[in-house]
Amino acid sequence: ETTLTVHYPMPGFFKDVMDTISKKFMEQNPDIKIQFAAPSATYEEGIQTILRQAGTSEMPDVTFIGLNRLRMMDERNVAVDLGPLVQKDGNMAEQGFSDTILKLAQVKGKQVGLAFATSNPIMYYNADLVKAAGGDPDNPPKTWDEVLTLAGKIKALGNGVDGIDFRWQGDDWMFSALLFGAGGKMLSDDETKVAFNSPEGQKAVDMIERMVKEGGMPVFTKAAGEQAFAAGKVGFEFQTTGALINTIKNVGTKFDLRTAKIPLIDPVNGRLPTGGNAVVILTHDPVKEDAAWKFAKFAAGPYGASVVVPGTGYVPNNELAAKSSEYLGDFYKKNPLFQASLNQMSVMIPWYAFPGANGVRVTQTIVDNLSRIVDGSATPKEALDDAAADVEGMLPRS
Ligand SMILES: O=P(O)(O)OC[C@H](O)CO
Repeated sequence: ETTLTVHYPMPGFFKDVMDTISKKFMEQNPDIKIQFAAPSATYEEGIQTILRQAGTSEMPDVTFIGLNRLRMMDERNVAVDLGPLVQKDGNMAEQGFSDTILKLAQVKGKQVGLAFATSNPIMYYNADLVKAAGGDPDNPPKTWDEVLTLAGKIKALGNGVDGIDFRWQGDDWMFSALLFGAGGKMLSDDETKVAFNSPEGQKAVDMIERMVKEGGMPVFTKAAGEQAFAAGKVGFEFQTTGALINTIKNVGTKFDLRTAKIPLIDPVNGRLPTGGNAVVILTHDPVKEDAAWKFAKFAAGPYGASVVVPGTGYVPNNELAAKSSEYLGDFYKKNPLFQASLNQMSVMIPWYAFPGANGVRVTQTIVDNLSRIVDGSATPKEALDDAAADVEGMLPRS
C-alpha cells in the first residue's frame, strides 16, 4: 500500500469536497491511501507553509496551490514537472484536459500542476433589499454606476444596513478584478516595471473610494463582511464564485439571494482574473509519484470537477465534466445561482503572478494600501502611488 499525504488550503471551501474525492479515489484505488496534512487557512499561508516544508520530512506528497503562486513553486523548483507524465499519459484530452485547461497550471510552458478549482469574481445580491430600495431584482445593475446608485439607496434604508461588501482583503485578486476590468495590467510586458499606477489603475482605486462614499461600504474584515451579508445587512457582495455554496448555506431562508455578473469598468476591453488552485506533486519518490499522478488526475478530472462545482461554486475546469450529462450537463439549468460565473468564463485571464521571491509581500503591500482608501486615511492616488513605489522596490533586479 502507498500512502500519500495531501495538503490543501481553505478548508471552509474545500474540506467536504476533498473528503468526498479522496474517499471515492481510495475505493477505486485500494492500494493507495490518502491522508490529509493540516489544511492552510488561505492560499498565502499555503504557499508559505509548503516553501518552508520543501525538502524536509514534513513536506506533503501533494498540495493544492493558488494559481498565482504556481510561478513561485516553479522559480523555487519545488514541484514535479508534470510535462513528462502528461506526455506519457497520451490521452489527456479524452479525460477532459484540453490544451486550454492544461495551460491554466503551466508556468512558461512547464506543467507545474493541474487546475483543480477555477473561479471568477461575481456579484451576490440581496433581492429583498434591492426591492426595498426601489430596484428590480430581476434586472440587477450592469454597470458600477448603477451598483453605486442602488447601493447608496440601500444604505439609506437605515436600520444598520450597508450597501456594499467588496472583498478587497486577503490578497490582490479583487483589486485585479477592478484593474483588469478597466483594461489595466499589473506590470509592464517585460515585467521590470509596475504598470498598475496607470489611468486604468486609477479608475480601479477610485472605484473603491466610490464604494465607500457613494455605495455605503464600511470597513469590514473579510469575515465580518461575509457575516453581515449572510445576515441580510448588506445589499451587494463582490467576491469569488467559489464562496457560493457557503453563502447559500449561511443565508438559508433569511432572504432572496441572487447572483449576477460583476460589472467591468471597461465593458469592451475589461477582463477578470481566474481564481482558484491547482494540484501539484511534490514527492520525487517514484512509487509515490505514480500514485500522486493518479490522484492528481482524479481530483482535477471529470469526477473531481463534478464534486467541486456543485460543492463550492467554482466554474468547471474539466471539459468532460462541463459537457457530459453524466457529470454537470443538466446542473446549470437547475441551479441558476451558478450561472453568473459560467457566463463570465469568456473574459477570464490569468491571476497575475508576480515574479521573484517577494510575491507574498507584494500582494500584502497592495492590500495594505487598499485598506487606507477604505478607512479614509489616504486618497486613491496616494494609495496607488505608494503601492506602486513599494512594489517597484520588491521586483527582482535583472
Ligand atoms: O477563492 P478563489 O479560489 O476563487 O481564488 C480567488 C480568491 O478569492 C483569492 O483570495
